[in-house]
Amino acid sequence: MTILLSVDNISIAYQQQTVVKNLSFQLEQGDIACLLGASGCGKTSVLRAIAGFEPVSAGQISLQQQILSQPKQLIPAHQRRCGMVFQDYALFPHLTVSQNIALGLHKQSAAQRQQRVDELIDLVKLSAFAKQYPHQLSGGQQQRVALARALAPKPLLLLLDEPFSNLDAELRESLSLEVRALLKAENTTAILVTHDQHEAFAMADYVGVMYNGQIEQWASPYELYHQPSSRHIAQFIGEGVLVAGKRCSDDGRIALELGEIGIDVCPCEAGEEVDVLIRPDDIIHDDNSPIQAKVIAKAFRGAEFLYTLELSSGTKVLSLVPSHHNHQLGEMIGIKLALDHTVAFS
Ligand SMILES: Nc1ncnc2c1ncn2[C@@H]1O[C@H](COP(=O)(O)OP(=O)(O)OP(=O)(O)O)[C@@H](O)[C@H]1O
Repeated sequence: MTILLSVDNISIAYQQQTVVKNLSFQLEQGDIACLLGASGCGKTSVLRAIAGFEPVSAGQISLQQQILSQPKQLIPAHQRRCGMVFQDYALFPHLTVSQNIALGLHKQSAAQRQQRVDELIDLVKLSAFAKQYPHQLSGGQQQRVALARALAPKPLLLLLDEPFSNLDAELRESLSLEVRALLKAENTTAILVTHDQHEAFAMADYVGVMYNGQIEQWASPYELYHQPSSRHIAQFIGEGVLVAGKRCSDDGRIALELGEIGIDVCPCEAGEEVDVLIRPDDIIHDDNSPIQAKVIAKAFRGAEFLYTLELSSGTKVLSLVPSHHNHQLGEMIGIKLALDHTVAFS
């Protein structure tokens, strides 16, 4: 596969203050990537630089081997063949759904335009709303129109800036899955910017976790969750706690209060201390286990309870337990480790 988008060592600065530093990543045709990070880490600045709204102070951005941005050179946004979907949908209130979608198709004949509009309206499942105005649609429907409008001219790259942040959590997750399916159906390459991990995990093939203007880890959602490359990512992605352990003699095992575990690559020598990442799905409830823990908090999640458990040393861990096991606060329950991957930090 050939690289479609190449972002090479870019820096972005506002009034001499560098907010993105030496950031790089590449996308192949059809990849969906997400820049994920806390507010202010620089993700929107990267997206705006790719769209052509912000210059770069170092490095370069190329699309299909054409340089779009480098210091003192900026191909204007409208010449980049990048579609953009914004947080606030940005639909024209006086135009119908069809007219909004047709906006970017002015260079085509009326018949071609109509065919593409019909195709997209169908794809986003809004055929029944073609003649409605944006104010007559729900937030989720409006965002689907915005997406259809951005996809209509077949952009080389689609940029989505927190597209679901005005929607409620449930709709956000279902719409992110829906949008992923739509992008895959059109084989569109896309970059999503969000601070919501559920959204990132539901939509993206690759996630770049940004911190302080840099990408700390670029990986699939599965790898990020199971093989975070730093303590910061381990704590930022998903739930879990770092539990203190000690490397046993030289057999590569680590002793924890919860029992001994194996590890492939250990960041420390025999006898040294390490912190091991324990996710809520790594601890299972087992009445016959000699390891007992006290329930100190519980959160009902429908199918499961997320229990906060205190071990005899006072260390707190989390455990996801099917919700028909309804334990009371203060109750002692048996638990055991069921670790698939061991992630440890020295
Ligand atoms: N136009 C601007 N002028 C000056 N500083 C800016 C400008 N735009 C962004 N910044 C600063 O750059 C840094 C990164 O901002 P950016 O919007 O890229 O972050 P973000 O990760 O997208 O945050 P959020 O999720 O809050 O939108 C922030 O410190 C911000 O204050």
